[in-house]
Amino acid sequence: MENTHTFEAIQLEFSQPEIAVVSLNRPKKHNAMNWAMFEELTTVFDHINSLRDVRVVILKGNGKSFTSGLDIMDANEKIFGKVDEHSEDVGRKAILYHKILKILQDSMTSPEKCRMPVIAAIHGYCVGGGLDLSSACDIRLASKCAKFTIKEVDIGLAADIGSLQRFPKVVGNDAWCRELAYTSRIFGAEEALENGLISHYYEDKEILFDEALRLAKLIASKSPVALVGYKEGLNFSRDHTIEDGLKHVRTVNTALLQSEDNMIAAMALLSKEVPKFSKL
Ligand SMILES: CC/C=C\C=C\CC(=O)SCCNC(=O)CCNC(=O)[C@H](O)C(C)(C)COP(=O)(O)OP(=O)(O)OC[C@H]1O[C@@H](n2cnc3c(N)ncnc32)[C@H](O)[C@@H]1OP(=O)(O)O
Repeated sequence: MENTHTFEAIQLEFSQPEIAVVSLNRPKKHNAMNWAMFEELTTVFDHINSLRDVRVVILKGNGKSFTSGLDIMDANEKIFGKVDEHSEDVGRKAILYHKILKILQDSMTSPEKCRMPVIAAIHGYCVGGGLDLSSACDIRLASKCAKFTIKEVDIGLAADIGSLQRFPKVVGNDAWCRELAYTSRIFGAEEALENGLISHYYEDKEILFDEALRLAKLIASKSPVALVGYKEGLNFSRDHTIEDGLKHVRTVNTALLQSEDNMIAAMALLSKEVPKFSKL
């Protein structure tokens, strides 16, 4: 792929200017999330948000897995160890934990904050933080071999970087979520599909990545103004009443309905031609 940028734990490529591909890139560790990965996810998504060409993002893992979640060794040193050394005082330690958790939460929120749709392509393990991260994406696709688990209970903590907030809303099956959270039971692609976590699964990782790209190309052919409007509206409506959602879209669309994209899309539809939209 053209234009590859390799950071410490993340790779950013462009399959075409409209499609950014973000890869978690610590394959020897199943892409365990170290401090660098958390920071780079925020930076990379901020960067993507500033690019006028990009209309869709694919988020995937290099190697055998999407991600095995929090890098336990790295966290012992850079999170838990750092807080321990910070002060003897509980209050001061708590304030530092608060700051660190905000950084980690912001990192997991970055696909949701991205103005363009983000497709998570999940293969192999998707553990703990992997569910936080993928739940913040717009669409989740998986390979048949994908193995998911809300793992935090096994490292003695209650999930705190998004699983409890987004995952239940994504799947809308409270009892299933609670069972998974309390037990850390591993579940596969079929169960993920049955419960609405993913929209499709594919035979293997290669087909998964091909299909994610095919879907990304289809989305990238649409009006970027409409895509931004959709994502904004869907995210807002998820967290508000229907009445508030309708009010919000009325306000947003007083502006977006004046976009040239409306006419370009409508004319192309009528003339059966491919619409050409300008960058944002
Ligand atoms: C403040 C809190 C903030 C955030 C909280 C986030 C919550 C979480 O994400 S909780 C989940 C934490 N993750 C785990 O518990 C997963 C631990 N790993 C495993 O269970 C296994 O590695 C596996 C993912 C099931 C894969 O098993 P296998 O196929 O047998 O590979 P391994 O030989 O175990 O792994 C290869 C290599 O990678 C290292 N590794 C994998 N995952 C992690 C990880 N999460 N943290 C640290 N290291 C990891 C593993 O130790 C191996 O290392 P070697 O040096 O090659 O031995």
